[in-house]
Amino acid sequence: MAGRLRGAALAGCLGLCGTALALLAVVLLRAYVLRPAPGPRVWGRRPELGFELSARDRRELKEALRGAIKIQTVSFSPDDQNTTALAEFGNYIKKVFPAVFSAKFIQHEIIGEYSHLFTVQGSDPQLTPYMLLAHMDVVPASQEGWVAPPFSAEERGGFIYGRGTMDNKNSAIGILQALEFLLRKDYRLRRSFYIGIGHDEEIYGHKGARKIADLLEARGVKLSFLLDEGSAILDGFIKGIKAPVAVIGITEKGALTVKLSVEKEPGHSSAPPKETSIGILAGALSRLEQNPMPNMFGHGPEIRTLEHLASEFTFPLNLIMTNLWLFSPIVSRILQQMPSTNALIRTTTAITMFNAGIKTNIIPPSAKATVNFRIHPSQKAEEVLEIIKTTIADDRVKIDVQETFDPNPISPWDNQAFGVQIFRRTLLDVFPEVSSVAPGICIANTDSRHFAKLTDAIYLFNPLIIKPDDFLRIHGLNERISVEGYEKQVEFLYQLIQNSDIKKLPEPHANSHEL
Ligand SMILES: CC/C=C\C/C=C\C/C=C\C/C=C\C/C=C\C/C=C\CCC(=O)O
Ligand SMILES: N[C@@H](Cc1ccccc1)C(=O)O
Ligand SMILES: [Zn+2]
Ligand SMILES: [Zn+2]
Repeated sequence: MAGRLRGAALAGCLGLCGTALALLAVVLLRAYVLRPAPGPRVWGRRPELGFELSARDRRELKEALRGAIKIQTVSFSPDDQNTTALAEFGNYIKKVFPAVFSAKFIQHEIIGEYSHLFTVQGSDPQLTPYMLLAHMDVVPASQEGWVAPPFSAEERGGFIYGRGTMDNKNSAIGILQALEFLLRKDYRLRRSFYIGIGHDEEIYGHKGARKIADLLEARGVKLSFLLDEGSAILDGFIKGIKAPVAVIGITEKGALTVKLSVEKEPGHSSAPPKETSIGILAGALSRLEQNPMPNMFGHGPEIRTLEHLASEFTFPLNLIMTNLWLFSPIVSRILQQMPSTNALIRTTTAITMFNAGIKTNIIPPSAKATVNFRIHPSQKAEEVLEIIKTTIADDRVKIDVQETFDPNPISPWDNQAFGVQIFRRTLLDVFPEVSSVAPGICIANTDSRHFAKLTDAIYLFNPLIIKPDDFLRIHGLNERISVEGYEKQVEFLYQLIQNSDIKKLPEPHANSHEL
């Protein structure tokens, strides 16, 4: 009996070991024999004009950004903006970029009172134009907690501090600066392009970007690609990757902002009801926080990001990333741990506003809160709203949708994707230390979604090296950009404009360089 048992145990063990060995063999085979094909190749041509800055250029470039940071273009709420500052910004760019404003082949239009549209006419009308997008408005900043006041643009230790240094005056001013430099060197543009600078991106962009998009659509414009803010060259976000990697957003999350409110009869606090409006609302909010939206890892482009970066990981993480079919449960658990990576794999829930109460001895007549959800690419707003209702499960809580839209479609990412190849080429020129270029998700929202009818090739990327610490500064305290980082951003844009002037992408076999 015992012998038979032992025999069965042995057989079972052998079976298990066999399965484990087989799995291991598959993992190794996939990792080392069936490695994912290397990324597409890029061509070898260099831009015509190099980016050499004189001491004077350097000073000018820095001061142009600093001056823009000092203009307090704050968007407080959908109907509250600092319009004086928005107008001042318009005058300011006219003053600092004289070549852009005087070139005969550049048309400048003011849209929605404060936004800017530049149409830069290239010499070859056969080439499909592209678009560079940015915004000039910023979110409010507290006066406390900054090492230098948020609109001082003070320079400290090689950094310029201020609201908008990363989000997004660096792009708005950087694009114009790159063009200004090119014009001064008499660079003759071949491919036409548009520059859009929105004035209300932080409050959904209905008056700025939306109107620019409508106008271009009415003119029958189609774009070969559009580049906006939204992702960056990431350094230290992912454990196990040493080198900085360029993650280019190929979609952005959807958004759903809801206002929750509870109304109750006011009265004397000496004889309170069992629950007040505040207690009821707090309970609902707590349920939302305690029950995060489902983990959708594997259902959106986040998996492609990891697969692209697989070879960047150190052993044994490289094995894990090339075999997500097996290891995705572990990886998704790891990604959940950090807020910025958690945001890649699920619809996020952020309670952002809470208002209630009148006086210490009055039962509060109403309590209100705002909850901001960012929707994972695999979900729809409607689906998220249903989950919210079942999680709150309390009819006394009124739910009003303030603003909502579904995630953007996924932009192309292949050898024929013109924009992607231009970004690769330009990254290779300007950031040789960047070892990989991968598609990813923009976890926040941008003005670019308004342009979906003009192109299916929308990319979200800031040519800026960002560390996790920098990410916290965006909408937070001590937002800053290094002077060197900003110079590199302008250099990237300067080369991007030149690289885009290529007629069409070279055939894959004719390439000389690989990234
Ligand atoms: C597997 C990939 C790993 C990690 C990626 C994780 C998180 C991404 C983190 C940071 C993204 C980097 C830069 C963000 C830059 C700007 C903010 C983007 C949009 C802002 C929209 C706005 O508020 O105006
Ligand atoms: N771009 C801003 C403002 C915004 C919020 C939500 C939707 C659209 C725009 C953000 O992502 O926070
Ligand atoms: Zn922004
Ligand atoms: Zn922002």
